[in-house]
Amino acid sequence: MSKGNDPMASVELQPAAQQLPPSRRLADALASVPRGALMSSADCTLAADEELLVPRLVARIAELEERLYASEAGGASWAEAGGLLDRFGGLLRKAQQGLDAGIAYVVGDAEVQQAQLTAVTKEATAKALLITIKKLQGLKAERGRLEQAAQDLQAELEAARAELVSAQAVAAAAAEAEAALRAAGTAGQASLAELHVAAAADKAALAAATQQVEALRMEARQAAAASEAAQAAASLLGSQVEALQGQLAEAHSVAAELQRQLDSSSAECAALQGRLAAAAEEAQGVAAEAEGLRAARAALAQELNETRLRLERAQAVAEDFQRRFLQERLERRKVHEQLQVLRGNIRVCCRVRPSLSPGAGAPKEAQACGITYPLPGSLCVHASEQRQQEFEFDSVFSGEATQEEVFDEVWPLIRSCADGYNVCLLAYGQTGSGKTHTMMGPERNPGLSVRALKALFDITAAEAEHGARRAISVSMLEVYNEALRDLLQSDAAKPLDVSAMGAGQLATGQERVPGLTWRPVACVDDVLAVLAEGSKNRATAATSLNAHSSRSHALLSVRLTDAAGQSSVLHLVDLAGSERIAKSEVAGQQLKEAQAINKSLSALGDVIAALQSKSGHVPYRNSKLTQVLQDSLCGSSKVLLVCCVSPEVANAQETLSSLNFASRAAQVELGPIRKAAEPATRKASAAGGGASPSPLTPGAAAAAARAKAAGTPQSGGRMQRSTLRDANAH
Ligand SMILES: Nc1ncnc2c1ncn2[C@@H]1O[C@H](COP(=O)(O)OP(=O)(O)OP(=O)(O)O)[C@@H](O)[C@H]1O
Repeated sequence: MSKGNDPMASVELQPAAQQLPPSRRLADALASVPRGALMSSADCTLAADEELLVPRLVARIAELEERLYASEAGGASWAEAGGLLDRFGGLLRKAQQGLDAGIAYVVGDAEVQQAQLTAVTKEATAKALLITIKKLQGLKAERGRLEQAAQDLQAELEAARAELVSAQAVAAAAAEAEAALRAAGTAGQASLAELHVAAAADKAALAAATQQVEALRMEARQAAAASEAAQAAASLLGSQVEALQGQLAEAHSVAAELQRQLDSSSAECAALQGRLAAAAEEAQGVAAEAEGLRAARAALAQELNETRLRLERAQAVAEDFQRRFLQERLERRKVHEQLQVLRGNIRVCCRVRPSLSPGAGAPKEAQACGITYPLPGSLCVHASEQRQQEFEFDSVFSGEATQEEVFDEVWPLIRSCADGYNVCLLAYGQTGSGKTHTMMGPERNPGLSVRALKALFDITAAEAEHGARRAISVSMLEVYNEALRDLLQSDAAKPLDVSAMGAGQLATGQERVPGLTWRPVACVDDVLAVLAEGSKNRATAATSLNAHSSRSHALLSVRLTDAAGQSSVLHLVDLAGSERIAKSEVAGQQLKEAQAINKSLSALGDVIAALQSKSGHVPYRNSKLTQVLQDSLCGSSKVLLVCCVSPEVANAQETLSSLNFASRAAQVELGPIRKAAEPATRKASAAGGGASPSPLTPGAAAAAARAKAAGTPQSGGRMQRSTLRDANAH
């Protein structure tokens, strides 16, 4: 340990103290050591140890001193004592060293404990601090409350003080008042006596005065009553005056208003007088003008009368021309029809479908193309402003024509079939032009097929009454992709063959289509059932082949067979849509269908062209359709082509194309028609020729049958027209 740090370094024996006993000297030396020197390097525990060690040393030294004194007492000298003291000094040094070591140990230990103590102290201090802070906060709050309470108390105090001051003021005032009262009381008592005396005098005067007052009161009451009466009269007068004043003011305002009106009327009157003068002038001018106009009107009326007369004459001439023209035309048509019959022309009629989308907002292309009907039996297609084409056919039906009207045109041919001729009705036209509607029609408004069969039943029923019995049977056939299918077979997909033999070359009983089902029918219901069966099989086959009805030709054939086995056939043919020939921009199945339709309709066109040019070879074999129909497309058959067209602008080209096809067909001469049972060499007679097996004439029989069927008298215009046509057809 260095001397500077050693607390015991200052413990040095002073020379003066050399005389004192060592224990005393040590005790003094220790006592001279400043207490902070020990405490600076040790805590209270160290001080306690130090205090234990030092007394032990002091006690040891005292023991040694006692032993020294004992040796002195034993005669030992101070020299020995010096020796002893030296030894004691040695011991003391040793003790000093031990003390140093002990102090060093204690100091080290004390430092450790000091550190622990410091940590504990810090923690305790922190805790104490927290507690103190909390307490402080509590105290602060408490102080706040106390301060508030003190303030409240102060305020109360102030209020109390103020009250006190005012109470004091009141008390002072009260005291003053009391004093004044007391003074007044004293003075009052004095004057009271005087007053008593005066009062007595006054009482007497009062009694006299009272009497006078009473008299005065009476007078006053009388005066008041008079005054009240005067006041009432005055107020009445006042109100009367006020009312009169009001009336006067009102009269003043009315007078002012009247004056104003008078002023404005005067101004108006002046203006009217001005206008009247101007109007009078104008009227004079107008009268002059009217005079001029009257004269002009008279001149015009005269001119008009003359013009009217000229017009009437012109109209009469025009009507005469028109009548003669129609007469000429009818004559021409009659001659034409007779010529057709003689030549055996294919008869052609045209039916225009009503516009299906005539809505005002519909695109221009979807609207009607403006087909007009210049004359009976003709139609003009206005394809564009520049392009118009007129066609003439045996008959033309507009979109408004009914199924019945169309059937009227066909009826003579049905009659002919009943009379033993083969008849073929062909519906031609683009898809959607109304072929199926015309041939089959909806159930509630049937087309030619059902009506034709009904008519045949009517005719045969009428004939049966005269003993001529005939059986009717029907077949249904479809030509799809150049294959024939029997639609009255449940296995409709199975193709049929068609005989390649020429017309009239088939042996008796030999069928054109071998194996084709002919279903006997006895009434209209049977027919409807057969048609339903055929349509169902057609739909089934179409579905299985992924085809659509408009992509195939449908043939409904009706055969009438008499008791002798002679038969005539009515073919009702709904051809596939003709526009597919041009619109063949398709692929796969649709291309195949288009090619098949193209082929069969081209073949039909070729057959018609060959017949028209009277070529030696008619190419029936080029398609199944023409092969099946070859017995009808020759001299032994009556053919009617119903050309169906659409009225929309978008279909104008197809419409023109169909009408051109129909025009070519109309020129075909099939040759003089003969009955189905007649040999080809036997020529039919001209119009009206050909013996009928019917006891009635054809026209009369038909008319009778139709009249019976319709339940109408036979004199209807339509009936007569049909009869006439029928007569012409023969
Ligand atoms: N005269 C008509 N009056 C009323 N509707 C008609 C008439 N003609 C045709 N239609 C209607 O026009 C549509 C097309 O007619 P339709 O099916 O008969 O044509 P289509 O020429 O037979 O066609 P596809 O070649 O596809 O068989 C149908 O909805 C039909 O009802």
